[in-house]
Amino acid sequence: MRASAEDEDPLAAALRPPLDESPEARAIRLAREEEAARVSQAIDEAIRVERLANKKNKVVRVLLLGQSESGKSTTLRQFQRIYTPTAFREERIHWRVIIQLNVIRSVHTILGAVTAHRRQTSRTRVRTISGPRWDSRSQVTSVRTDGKGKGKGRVDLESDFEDEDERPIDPSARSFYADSYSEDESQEDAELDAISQRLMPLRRVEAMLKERLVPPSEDEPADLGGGPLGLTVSALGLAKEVFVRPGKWRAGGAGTRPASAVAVEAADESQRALFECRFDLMQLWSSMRVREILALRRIRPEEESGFFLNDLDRVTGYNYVPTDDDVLRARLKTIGVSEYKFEMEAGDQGTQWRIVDVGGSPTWVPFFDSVEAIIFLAPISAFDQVLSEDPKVNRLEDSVLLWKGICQNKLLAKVDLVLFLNKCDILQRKLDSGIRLARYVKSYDDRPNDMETASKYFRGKFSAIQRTYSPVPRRFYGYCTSVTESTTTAGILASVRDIVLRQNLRSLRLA
Ligand SMILES: Nc1nc2c(ncn2[C@@H]2O[C@H](COP(=O)(O)OP(=O)(O)OP(=O)(O)O)[C@@H](O)[C@H]2O)c(=O)[nH]1
Ligand SMILES: [Mg+2]
Repeated sequence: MRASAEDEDPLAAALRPPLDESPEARAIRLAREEEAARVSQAIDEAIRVERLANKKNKVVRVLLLGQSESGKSTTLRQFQRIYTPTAFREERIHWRVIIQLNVIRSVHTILGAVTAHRRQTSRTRVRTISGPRWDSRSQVTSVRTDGKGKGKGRVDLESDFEDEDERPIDPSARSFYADSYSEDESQEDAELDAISQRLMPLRRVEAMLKERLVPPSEDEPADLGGGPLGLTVSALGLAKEVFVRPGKWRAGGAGTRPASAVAVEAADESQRALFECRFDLMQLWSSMRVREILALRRIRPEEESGFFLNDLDRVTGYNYVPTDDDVLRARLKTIGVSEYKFEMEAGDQGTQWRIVDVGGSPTWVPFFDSVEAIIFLAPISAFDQVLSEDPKVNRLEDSVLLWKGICQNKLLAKVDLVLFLNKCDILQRKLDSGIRLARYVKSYDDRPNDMETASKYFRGKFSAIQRTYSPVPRRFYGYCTSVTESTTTAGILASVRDIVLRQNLRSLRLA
């Protein structure tokens, strides 16, 4: 049946061969049609290849999880150092202000301990201490970078110190700290008073940095309600406050952006103040009296995050520019969600990587359905420490519980788990210094108190939890890491990259 004129496809009508077609004309037409079919096939193939490439262009998302201070942001910085080295290097200067605050924080720890110690001993000695007092309650540098308000990030400073007065004195340290107050000690105390007095300008520097880094109107909590993933990541809004969070410094694809002029100015002013105080800072940290008091009170500033007192000569230098290592060692608490996007330069071209650092935030649930892998960081060196947010909870215990929760989460059942047993360098130092693991981890029993046995033990424990609690068997990879160390971490991150790419490929095949 013939279609009516209205129904007929005008193109079909135009393409229909003429009724009086000659054999030559027919041959030419067929040759043309053959060529057209060949071209069409080639186009189809090109589209297929492009589609595949687009699939390959898929975003690969890796989630960093772990308790506060486990090393998530440091791992993120390592990714940046490796995959966007030029930007990382250019941004180092912006870390100076954070390192300055880290130094001042260590000074707080020390002078706070000295003050508290005197207060405690003076109760029995009835002796008045003159000189300025540094409050033992200081603040940890933490930066809010959720980009709320007028598009600015913000610094959130919170108390992070326990009351030094409440610290029990270590009886074993008494042997080298005389019970009676000697002439020498009185002289040393007078010197400490003088140093403390001369360091008072740092208080002003600290106040100034805080004032300039935390606009008064921007201290409300992050709004985690909006955004395509249900989160306000606000990369663009954060770009103005680039000095506080590296992941956002290149936000908006504009490459490296300078820190806000105010922050740079503040950093310069505080660097001058640190430079002027450098001699006193060095004296404070090298004072035997200070070391004795710290030992007596079981305070080890060198094991705290963001410790730079062994590098005072360098970091208080007038023209100090942080090194890669300094940036990795600096402590900057994360609040809110930070996402670092990059494309790998070599090997896997085209894949968009997103490393998501969720800080202490429990808002990572929206990432569940689109995560290729989770890197979980458990700082195993923290076996003898408690959480700063809850001093009743042992840090290691907290990590184990968090790990168990991740393993048994049904939404995460198919996600590959990569475990970083982190801060192995600190664990090594602790074990070498004679701290016995079995004293804190009863099940460790009488195993040798060495690194090899300890790391094997922890690996076994975490691996067993994974096997027991995972809803379905899954791939699990465990590494002993010290993410502040660049060389070893580069190798480990290369392995993680391969794991993630393999997983990505598998999911593409299944798609
Ligand atoms: N020595 C040593 N220090 C580490 C290691 N990993 C991290 N750190 C330091 O520990 C501190 C805390 O690390 P972050 O990366 O800020 O921890 P986080 O998990 O991001 O913490 P939040 O932002 O509070 O969630 C930083 O000063 C790091 O330099 C490690 O393996 N060894
Ligand atoms: Mg962090």
